[in-house]
Amino acid sequence: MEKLVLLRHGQSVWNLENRFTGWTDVDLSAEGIQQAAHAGELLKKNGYTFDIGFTSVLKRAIKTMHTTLEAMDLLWIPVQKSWRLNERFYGALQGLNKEEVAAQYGEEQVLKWRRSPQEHPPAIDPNDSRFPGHDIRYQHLTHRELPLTENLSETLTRVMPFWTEHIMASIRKQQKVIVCAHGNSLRSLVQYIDHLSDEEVTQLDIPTGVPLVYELDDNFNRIRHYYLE
Ligand SMILES: O=C(O)[C@H](O)COP(=O)(O)O
Repeated sequence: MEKLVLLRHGQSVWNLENRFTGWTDVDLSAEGIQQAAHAGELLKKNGYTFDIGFTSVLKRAIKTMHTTLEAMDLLWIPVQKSWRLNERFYGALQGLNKEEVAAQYGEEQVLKWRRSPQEHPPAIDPNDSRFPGHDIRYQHLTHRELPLTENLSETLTRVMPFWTEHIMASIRKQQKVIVCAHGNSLRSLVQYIDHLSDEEVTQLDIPTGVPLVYELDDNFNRIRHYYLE
């Protein structure tokens, strides 16, 4: 039996301001830093240790990983960053206030954009300054890999190669793994590991800064999962 720990980053400043974030590189709030440190203390208290960490290229996840590992005195372990673990790309919604968007388009539409695996948020134009093609950190991505919008299924499609080639590969080598990522990149992964239907994943919400432990069998089937609280 192998254990895998998934951790959504701590509260960000845009979580606090209730704004659609996606690939926008916003920082952690003071509470977010505390959540990350608390996650590390909890993991340590419960006897967890890690050989390797995986995170996104967004500072709220990178800093959560760092703060969590610091609390565990594990800052020395290798941490690999990948754009594939980034938050779902929220298209033209990025930067907008969730309540204001609900007032304009209705609660039901906003709920679909936020939770339905098939619904696309409105796309951005490649000339928009929010298009990742303008950001040096994504310069190695192909035209097809650079999103204009993304639904949850597409998020899963880009997370999957990283899951197979890096996360699963490390677990196979008996390494203890922590993945620090985002609400929706983790929802897509949980949908895959738990074989959730689109209906079931619509109900799924992952809290910030709370370690989610997966116990997996040799075929990466879930034995059980639980939050450490
Ligand atoms: O990108 C965001 O806005 C958040 O990280 C997750 O947002 P959601 O709860 O609207 O999916």
